[in-house]
Amino acid sequence: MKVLFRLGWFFKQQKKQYSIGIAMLMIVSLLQLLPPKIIGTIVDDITAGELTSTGLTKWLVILGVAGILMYIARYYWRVLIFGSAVLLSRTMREKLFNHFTRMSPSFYQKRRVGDLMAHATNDINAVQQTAGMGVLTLVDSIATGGFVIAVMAITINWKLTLIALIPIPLMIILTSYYGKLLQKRFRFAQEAFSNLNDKTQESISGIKVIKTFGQQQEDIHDFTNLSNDVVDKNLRVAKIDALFDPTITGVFAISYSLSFFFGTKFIIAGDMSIGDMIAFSTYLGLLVWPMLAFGFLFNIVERGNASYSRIEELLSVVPDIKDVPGAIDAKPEGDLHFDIDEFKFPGDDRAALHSVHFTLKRGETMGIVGKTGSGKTAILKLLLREFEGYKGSIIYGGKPINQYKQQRLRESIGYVPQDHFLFSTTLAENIAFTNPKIAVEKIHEAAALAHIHEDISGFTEGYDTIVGERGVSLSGGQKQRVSIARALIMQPELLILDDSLSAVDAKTEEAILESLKQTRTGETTIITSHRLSAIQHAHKIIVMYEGTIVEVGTHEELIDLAGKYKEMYDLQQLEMLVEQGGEG
Ligand SMILES: Nc1ncnc2c1ncn2[C@@H]1O[C@H](COP(=O)(O)OP(=O)(O)OP(=O)(O)O)[C@@H](O)[C@H]1O
Repeated sequence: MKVLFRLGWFFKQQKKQYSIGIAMLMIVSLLQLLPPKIIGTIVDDITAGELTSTGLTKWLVILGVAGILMYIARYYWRVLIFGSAVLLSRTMREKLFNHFTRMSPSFYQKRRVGDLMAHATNDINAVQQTAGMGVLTLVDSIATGGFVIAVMAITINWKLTLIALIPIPLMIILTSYYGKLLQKRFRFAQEAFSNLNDKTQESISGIKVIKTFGQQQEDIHDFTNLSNDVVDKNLRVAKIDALFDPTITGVFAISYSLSFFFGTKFIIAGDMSIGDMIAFSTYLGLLVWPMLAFGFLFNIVERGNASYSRIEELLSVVPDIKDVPGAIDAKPEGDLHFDIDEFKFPGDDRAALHSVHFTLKRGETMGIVGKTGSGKTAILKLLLREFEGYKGSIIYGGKPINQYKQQRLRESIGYVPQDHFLFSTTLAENIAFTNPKIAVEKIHEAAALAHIHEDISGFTEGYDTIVGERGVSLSGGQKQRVSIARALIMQPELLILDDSLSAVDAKTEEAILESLKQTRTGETTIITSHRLSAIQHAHKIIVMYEGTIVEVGTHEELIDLAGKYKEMYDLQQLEMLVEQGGEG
């Protein structure tokens, strides 16, 4: 029941709705008591030969009015209580989603997306159930159950009431036990279904790889196994589900038998009338739901409590990257001083960066090269403030980057990541992502700069073409260029291209770089690349090797140095020659 107190803040917020809803529930509980009593009285009047037509009409009118009132009250309690519970799930979902958006990459590195999704769906559902069904079962089991038992005991026969109730605890114990088993098995069934979902999604996304490697049969086999698992686990759920009905019917059959047996004795002894006996058995029927609700109640609140704890635990994670109090509310501009003595990724013992020191003057272009895993992206992640906890400092525009509001810092950086991501919406919306209200001409301008305008104009739907799962699939190079356009539209103070030209051909790469050179005079650019042609014209090139800078200079200086850069250059020249068939 703890969860009902923990949700106190919400019940307070919805005080009016819950108070009226519960009052309506009570009204239904009380009105339900009328029909059995009236039927019993009518039977007794008939037996005694005292039933008049006025008497009968009076009872029928009362029954009719009670029926209408119950109809109205039932409608309103549902709207008020279940409606409020839906509001709770909306509030919790929004809280969780806002929280997710504030979390830094290290948070997502530690958790599986599927798990986070489960919190946002299953756990929130369980809490919603507590605020809806939980409240209903609580009120119904206590109020309706209590009223019915009281009326049976007080107005009919307390001894018979006690006798009829003897088997009921058995039903509560059994249904509550089944409920627990059901929940456990249901969780396994859901997990199996979720595995099947993951498998289907992965197989569809990876269908090309599966076919290329001729693994269809194996894939079908895996799928069939998972599908069978779903069936097995659901069958186990169904087997428990099937126990509820016979148990309830069985227990109440014992209850009815006992009450008929002893009721008849009481009637013969003159302690009860036949009308009383009929009213009594109808009341007994009314007890089925409250007793069942009592069993359900514990399962619902237990599940709600566990889910609420899981959600609270997630919400209590403090974002590891926060704005400092009084953070600078302006976009950083100016020179960049990168002085990192050491940086380790969270949970990693090895230093991803050590002794990385460079200065990038405003308006300059810097290239970062180095073999894979040498720390190029790590430098960019620190610049973007995706990770902290390094030894050293990063000064941008005269202030450490952590002194700026994160929002302002991000607004001044246009980042094109290695693993570009496009949303399943139109190309225009993808490009105008940071400013959806921007003029169409600006979108076209950015696309032209990224040399994707012509490709887009060639699509039947042009800029309205939907990308991704619901639309056309773009080539790797096209996706990269759309991502570049998305960054360029911000006219960022600092543009970062993280190996963002790897999928375009050499000619397009040169054209894009030339446009950038012409339009971004006075603005800073950082380009990381495996292909040296992408950074050859940079004002400064740093060469990374195992997390540190091993060479710095312009292209010409580095060639003269005859070190790692020259080695890479010669190798790439050779590769080009081979590609061109040895001509040249
Ligand atoms: N989020 C992370 N958590 C832990 N280790 C990481 C993380 N990201 C990168 N690393 C590790 O840090 C090192 C530097 O990686 P980084 O991504 O900077 O290399 P890179 O030079 O950009 O490589 P590539 O050219 O392949 O993109 C690698 O050893 C990598 O395994």
